[in-house]
Amino acid sequence: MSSHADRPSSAEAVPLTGFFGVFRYSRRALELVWDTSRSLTFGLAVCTLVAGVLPAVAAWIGQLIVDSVVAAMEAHREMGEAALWPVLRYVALEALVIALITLAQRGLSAQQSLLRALLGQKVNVMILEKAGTLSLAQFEDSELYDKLTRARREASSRPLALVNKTFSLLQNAISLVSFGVLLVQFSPWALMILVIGALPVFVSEAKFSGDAFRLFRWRSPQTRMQMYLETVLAREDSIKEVKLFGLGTLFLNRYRAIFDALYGEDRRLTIRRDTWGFLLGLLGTLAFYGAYAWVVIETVGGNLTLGEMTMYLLVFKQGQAALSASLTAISGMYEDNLYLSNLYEYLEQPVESDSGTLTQGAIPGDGIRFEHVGFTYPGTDTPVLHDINLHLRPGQSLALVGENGSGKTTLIKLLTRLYPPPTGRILLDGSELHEWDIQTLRRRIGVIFQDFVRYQLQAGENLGVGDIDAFEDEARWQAAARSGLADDFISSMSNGYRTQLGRWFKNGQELSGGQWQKIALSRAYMREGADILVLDEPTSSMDAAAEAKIFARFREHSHDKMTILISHRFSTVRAADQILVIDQGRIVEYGDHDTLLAENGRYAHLFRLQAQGYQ
Ligand SMILES: Nc1ncnc2c1ncn2[C@@H]1O[C@H](COP(=O)(O)OP(=O)(O)OP(=O)(O)O)[C@@H](O)[C@H]1O
Repeated sequence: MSSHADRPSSAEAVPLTGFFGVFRYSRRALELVWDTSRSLTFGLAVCTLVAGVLPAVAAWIGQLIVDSVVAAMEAHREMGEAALWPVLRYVALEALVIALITLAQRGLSAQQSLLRALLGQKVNVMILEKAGTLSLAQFEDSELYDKLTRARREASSRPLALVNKTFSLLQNAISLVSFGVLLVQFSPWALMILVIGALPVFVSEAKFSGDAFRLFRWRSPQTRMQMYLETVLAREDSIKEVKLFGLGTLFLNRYRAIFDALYGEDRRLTIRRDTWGFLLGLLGTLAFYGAYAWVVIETVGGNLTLGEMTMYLLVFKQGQAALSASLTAISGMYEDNLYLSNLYEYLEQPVESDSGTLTQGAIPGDGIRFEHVGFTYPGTDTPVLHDINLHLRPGQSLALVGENGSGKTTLIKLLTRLYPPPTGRILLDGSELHEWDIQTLRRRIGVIFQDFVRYQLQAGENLGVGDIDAFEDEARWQAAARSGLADDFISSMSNGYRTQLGRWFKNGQELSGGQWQKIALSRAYMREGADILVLDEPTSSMDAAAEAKIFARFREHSHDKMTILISHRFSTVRAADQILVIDQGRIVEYGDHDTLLAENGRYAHLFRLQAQGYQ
């Protein structure tokens, strides 16, 4: 649970103060909608205007109807007959106006639903395109990741909801102004009373909306934890452990506790908000009915016609309705604002530009060099690599050995430029990594990480992702699968390379851990152009026979390449040209197998320990 220290000071975190804060993102939402479809936005605006102005026009025609009826009745009394057309034309006109209002409302809802689909797609694409430009460090930043997930979840509904509410507010404001125009003819004072009466409830609604906005933002970590618990409790990949360890009740209780805490705050805010809303709203209603009584008195006194009274009656009733619709719009807007603030913070996240242009190094054939490389993960204080120096030439193999958490994978992440340049220098063919054109660099590296991805795609496509130029190339799939020892089991599946893998989709075939690893290994072999092969524990789930075969293949395949291998199995490590023993981010031993054994240090100790285990 978050402490008070996490609570952002309202001024700096959310400059959403005062009445206009509610409109903070309306302009941006409108721009977004405008960019999505100009014609639909324009149509929306026209319909809003029409639906806003016409009710006042209808009220005014109502007055004309009543007055002309009264006049016609008098004429009828005096002359025994009266022309009907002067009255009926107003009735026809009002029917027309009402038809137009209905048309405008239909137009609004039709255009809104079209825009919703277009906008959802547009925002989702924007979010995903941005995701492609983020660095790994940014993905690992929990706040940013949270923004990304929240942005995606409500991409299709929020921006349009905000625009709709802004428009609805506008429409009601137009109605209110046009009612005001009618009312001011009765008395400017009456209008003033109404405005003053309605103001407090608007201000309080805006204030509480702002409070709710801040509350929602501040407690985002708890909401995130709640979502995480939902995922753990209801996803196939975690349900095994949840069941076997009996975690269901524990997690569900935590889930409930978070809800209870959040609900308490919600409840306090809702009660305060609605109590004030009611009391101040009462003030507005009193003002309305005060003015209404005044109109009645004036009519009885003969200062207003019956038609005028009817019109004012309608104006008061509809004015009241427009007012409460505006309040509803305002109070719903804070959530939409919350969403959009999140979306824009995510979209405006600065990204590092990949400015490198080299497609060839200064010393071609020099290989990989690490010079005094140190590294600390962003957002942490403890360095995980210190003063790493190494040189790997084409045709050589390097094995990294070390305890869990010693920094082996981190070293690979630096080599593949997943993190920005650390202290020291990493060079490929004599040029620093950041000088290289990123595409060229990535094409030269074939890597499988421990946590490789199990794509819920066809078996062949799972290999094809290793080289997008050959994504659909069946012959290449097969060649890669043969090198990675995946060919046999893929061919034996019902649809061969076209078999859907994983359990997410219909007829998906789940694989064993070792089979998945063979798929990942074959994926690395897809990258034919790569001359740097990096395998991070590629065989940890494989049986001993498969492992031996894999490495025999690997040696055949890699004679002119640079290969880097991370493994806890010394049987595979011992064949490497160079072995690097890392301990707590430092290189403690460096040499080939025989040299290191002769040194009788940590490597020799670990090697013997494992050898004993196998006896
Ligand atoms: N994304 C990250 N952010 C912060 N710290 C990290 C991150 N990834 C790893 N670390 C820390 O960096 C250290 C080195 O991790 P690394 O994954 O490089 O170890 P490793 O040697 O590959 O371990 P293993 O043998 O278990 O795979 C560990 O202490 C780990 O806690």
